[in-house]
Amino acid sequence: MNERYQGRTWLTGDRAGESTTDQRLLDNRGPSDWVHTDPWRVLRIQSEFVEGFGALAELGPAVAVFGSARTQPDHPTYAQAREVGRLLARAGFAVITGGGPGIMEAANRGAREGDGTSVGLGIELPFEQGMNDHVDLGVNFRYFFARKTMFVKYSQGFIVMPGGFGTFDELFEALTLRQTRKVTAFPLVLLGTDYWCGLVDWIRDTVLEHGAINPQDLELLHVTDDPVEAVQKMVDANRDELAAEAAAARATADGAGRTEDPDAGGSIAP
Ligand SMILES: C/C(=C\CNc1ncnc2c1ncn2[C@@H]1O[C@H](COP(=O)(O)O)[C@@H](O)[C@H]1O)CO
Repeated sequence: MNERYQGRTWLTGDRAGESTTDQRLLDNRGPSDWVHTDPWRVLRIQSEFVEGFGALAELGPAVAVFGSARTQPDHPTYAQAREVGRLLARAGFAVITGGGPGIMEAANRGAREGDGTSVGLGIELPFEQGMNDHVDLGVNFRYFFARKTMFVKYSQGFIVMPGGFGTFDELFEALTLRQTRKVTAFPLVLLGTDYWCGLVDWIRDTVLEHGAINPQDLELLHVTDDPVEAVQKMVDANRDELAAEAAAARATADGAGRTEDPDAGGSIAP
């Protein structure tokens, strides 16, 4: 009976008779379908994590802004997201979005206007439109789960604006991570009381009533209409990180003989 190891996998019978990985590698006229199999896919997934970690490692304090890809530039929510991006940047945060249109574009635009770092974590979609024009640091992902890890790992809080299923997915992922204490001290702000009150009421009146969450879980969400209040929540939860980042920026500027912007690093003055 045929039997052999393939890496750490033990094969017997017909499976052991199949060509080995290095045979396939060295035989340039051999079958090529193996490159589309799951074991190979793992390397591609791994490369997304490696690239994401590499690109974002030195980002500094950051806040992710989520919301609808469909919001048009003439909609009041677009202007509000732009203001959020600008205030976050002025407070010393990098702004991370999905890099797409709508609210993402508005927040990236505001971040750039506030002289902050504007980050886009794009996703390959069948109807993809590419990265918006206001992204300074963009990383594109094939896999939602790799991209989601980057949002959570490199953000110190989320501001969630009106949106659809994609936005709900991002909100509930963060909410679950907070509830299960996989992330701590991670403020979650819902901006837009009219838009979000139906959901928050349902969570309180139905989900809590049903016993599916604890009363203290409700405290994980903060709802407001005020961009300044939303950004202040992020500042309050991240004072030490912002101060350290501002000190590092001052040291770099001093070294280069420049004077650092006194507004940067923890202030949210308009
Ligand atoms: C639908 C359209 C473009 C899609 N392009 C996207 N690019 C990047 N990120 C996206 C895109 N669409 C959704 N997302 C992510 O989900 C959230 C928005 O989803 P929603 O269903 O629109 O609320 C957003 O925060 C992104 O992270 C062009 O019309």
